[in-house]
Amino acid sequence: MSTALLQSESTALSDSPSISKELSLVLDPYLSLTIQGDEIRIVDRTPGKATRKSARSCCGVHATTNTSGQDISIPFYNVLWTSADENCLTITSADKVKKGVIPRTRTYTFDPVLQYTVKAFVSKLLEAVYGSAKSRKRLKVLVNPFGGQGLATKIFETQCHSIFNAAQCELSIQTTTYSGEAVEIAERLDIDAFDAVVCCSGDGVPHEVFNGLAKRPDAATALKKVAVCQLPGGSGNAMAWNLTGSGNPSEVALAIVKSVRKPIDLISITQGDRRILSFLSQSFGIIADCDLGTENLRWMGDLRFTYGLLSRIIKQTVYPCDLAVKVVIDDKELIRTHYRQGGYPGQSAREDVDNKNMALPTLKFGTINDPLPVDWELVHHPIMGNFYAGNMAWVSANVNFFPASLPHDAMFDLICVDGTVGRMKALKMITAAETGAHFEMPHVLYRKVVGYRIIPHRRDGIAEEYISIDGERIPFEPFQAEVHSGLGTVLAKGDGYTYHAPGV
Ligand SMILES: Nc1ncnc2c1ncn2[C@@H]1O[C@H](COP(=O)(O)OP(=O)(O)OP(=O)(O)O)[C@@H](O)[C@H]1O
Repeated sequence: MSTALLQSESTALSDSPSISKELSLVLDPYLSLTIQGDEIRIVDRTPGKATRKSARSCCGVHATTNTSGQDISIPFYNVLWTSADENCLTITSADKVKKGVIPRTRTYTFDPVLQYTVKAFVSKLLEAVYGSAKSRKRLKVLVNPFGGQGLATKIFETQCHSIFNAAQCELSIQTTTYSGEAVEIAERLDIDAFDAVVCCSGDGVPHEVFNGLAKRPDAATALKKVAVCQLPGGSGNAMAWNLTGSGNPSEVALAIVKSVRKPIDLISITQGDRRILSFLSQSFGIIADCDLGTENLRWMGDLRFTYGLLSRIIKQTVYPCDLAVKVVIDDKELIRTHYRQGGYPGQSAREDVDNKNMALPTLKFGTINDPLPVDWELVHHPIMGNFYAGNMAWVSANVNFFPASLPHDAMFDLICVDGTVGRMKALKMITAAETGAHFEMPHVLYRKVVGYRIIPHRRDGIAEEYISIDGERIPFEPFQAEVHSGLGTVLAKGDGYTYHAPGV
């Protein structure tokens, strides 16, 4: 059998930008590689293992898998890199192990006369495995050493670093040394030098990065150019779950390597004279109270939130406020239709930030200090229990609080529930929120909105009151929110563009 590059159809190698047809490379009578469908199939019937071992060392690559006598298929998604020199072809893939994925390199030798054919095959394979995703991404990695249980540094080094290296990403790794440093890093970032800022942290550091980018004079340009993403290294890793469907650091690293840039709606919050951006959620009432008001119970670990919820539900705690909301859809059936259509086609166009040095968009509804927009009505809510606005579905690893949320529909979701709803109903809602089933509950007011103003009221005898933006505490003062269509950029896994959560 002669060694040759075979194609099942007479397509020239350079014909198509992606491999849609079968393409085979026969390296010797025992070894062939075929690009087929969305995977690479390697048929290796080489007798004995000695040849293969010496082949591996020729490239200085340590292969952890001996492919002799094995036929294997590697999905394109898992192929991190491939290259060839004059007589050696290597394929590095992220292989599934018990806990996530690890990079493995497989090496195959060939007769040097084949090198140009092999190199052509390699370049076709690289095209196929990255598709529309950028290869060799340039990543600014920020590691919060205090994220979660203080394990972010270890998580990055043991589970993520090798995936990025194997995918030939350009890395600039920085450990944050104080709270708020990520804001400064993003504010001063060379936005032409990086494709993304990768936060190995909880949701606090991505919040800081969005806000650092927002502080720049060229904020809108920077938010468009630089994607923000997360390696799950904190206690709340909502961003990773929503955009990749995983909370496993190595799997998320692989997703970042293979992800495509996508726009995401961001929400401006004005309070006093400040304007900040929110990418995840805003809460007032029971959620903010449990999240931020149970710091004294940190010794309880994850249970502190549940304990906080139960104790407040039993007391039927209310959080009075005045609220004006600019609602777009308030009917659950219509929200479902909107979700299933993926938003309103044409209505979610990214605000124009193509020009260089574009600043943050102006606020259509003004700030909290401006008169209320004429068509907004401020309504007193003496028995508000849960005011929760969100722009992502998962608010934590197992709570799909905003199941109808879409990343880029120029709206965000608002849930309001009375504090006097009844203890059993409130308890059922907690369980239902794990899957998003609370969406159906009649006492859960679920609306798609573009903005709101909320004026929280202090309660007699309560020393500390809380408002949370993306899990971070802001002063207990009135604030106003307004969505910006596609102002931010993220790296999201998959061809479509919904969050990786059960929808409605
Ligand atoms: N070196 C540091 N020292 C102290 N704080 C830091 C440091 N680096 C980052 N931070 C702060 O830690 C906060 C929480 O970070 P992050 O969200 O990454 O972790 P987390 O464990 O999910 O957080 P938490 O449970 O406290 O909300 C952020 O507000 C960030 O400013």
